[in-house]
Amino acid sequence: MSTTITEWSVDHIISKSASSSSTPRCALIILNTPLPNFLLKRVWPNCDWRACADGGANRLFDALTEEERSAFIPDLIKGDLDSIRPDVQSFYASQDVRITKDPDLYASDLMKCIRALKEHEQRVGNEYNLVILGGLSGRLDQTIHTLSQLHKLRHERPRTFVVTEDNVAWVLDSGEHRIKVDRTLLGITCGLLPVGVGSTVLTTKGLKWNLNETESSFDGMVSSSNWLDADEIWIKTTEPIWWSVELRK
Ligand SMILES: Nc1ncnc2c1ncn2[C@@H]1O[C@H](COP(=O)(O)OP(=O)(O)OP(=O)(O)O)[C@@H](O)[C@H]1O
Ligand SMILES: Cc1ncc(C[n+]2csc(CCO)c2C)c(N)n1
Repeated sequence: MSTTITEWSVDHIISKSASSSSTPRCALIILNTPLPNFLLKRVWPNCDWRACADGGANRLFDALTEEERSAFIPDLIKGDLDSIRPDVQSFYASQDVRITKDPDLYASDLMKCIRALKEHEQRVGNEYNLVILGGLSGRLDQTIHTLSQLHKLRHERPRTFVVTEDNVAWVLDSGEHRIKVDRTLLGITCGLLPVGVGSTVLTTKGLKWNLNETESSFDGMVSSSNWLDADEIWIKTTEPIWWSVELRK
């Protein structure tokens, strides 16, 4: 019986050059966490649909100069709208951006934007890779919420990535994975993080500190500050884990 290996690359998300017609297209959700100009400019052109989760609109606005701003207009701003600044809201309203207030007190602004993406995909009959900009730093409750969202999306929307100033990270579901590494885009440091599971058994190739049927858990070993040691990394995990790689600036 042949095993299924899930293939991964992040070139289509953060590449510096124009993407070809064969690369998967992305949808973008900008969260209310630090957003450097360089990162926005790397990710934005790779996306066909872009949303700001409430105060994420402030981050988009502030990341750009006045001259740049009108070239980076999102498709949607959605959330409870308690964080977007009035000047930012009126600028994007003047650019005809759809601004949707959703006061649901049982869903985060991130969840509201993910729902909106699903509705958009149903309308256009397309499925995108999802790139979430931010959400891994700042408030611990929000950060853990981001980790939980991707963990729960692993079957329905497995190609969901979180990109921050320092990392690109995503969930590897139980099974085998091959990750193509472009060292011009990524730094050397990586982590295999047993978040949201009791424990997992890991085997790896291509890392400085490889694992061989090694148990990993919060209560035991966590492979942080590991190093990429090849252009292709192979990981086998018995449970879903978070995989993170340092982003080269
Ligand atoms: N400090 C933070 N750390 C990590 N993620 C954050 C942080 N602040 C906001 N986010 C993310 O950005 C989204 C939009 O945040 P915003 O500040 O506009 O709203 P919020 O009222 O704090 O969040 P929510 O309404 O979702 O609880 C949040 O849903 C969350 O995913
Ligand atoms: C058990 C439980 N804990 C927290 C909240 C609060 N909450 C979760 S998402 C959200 C919206 C924030 O914009 C709010 C207020 C809840 N409803 N249920």
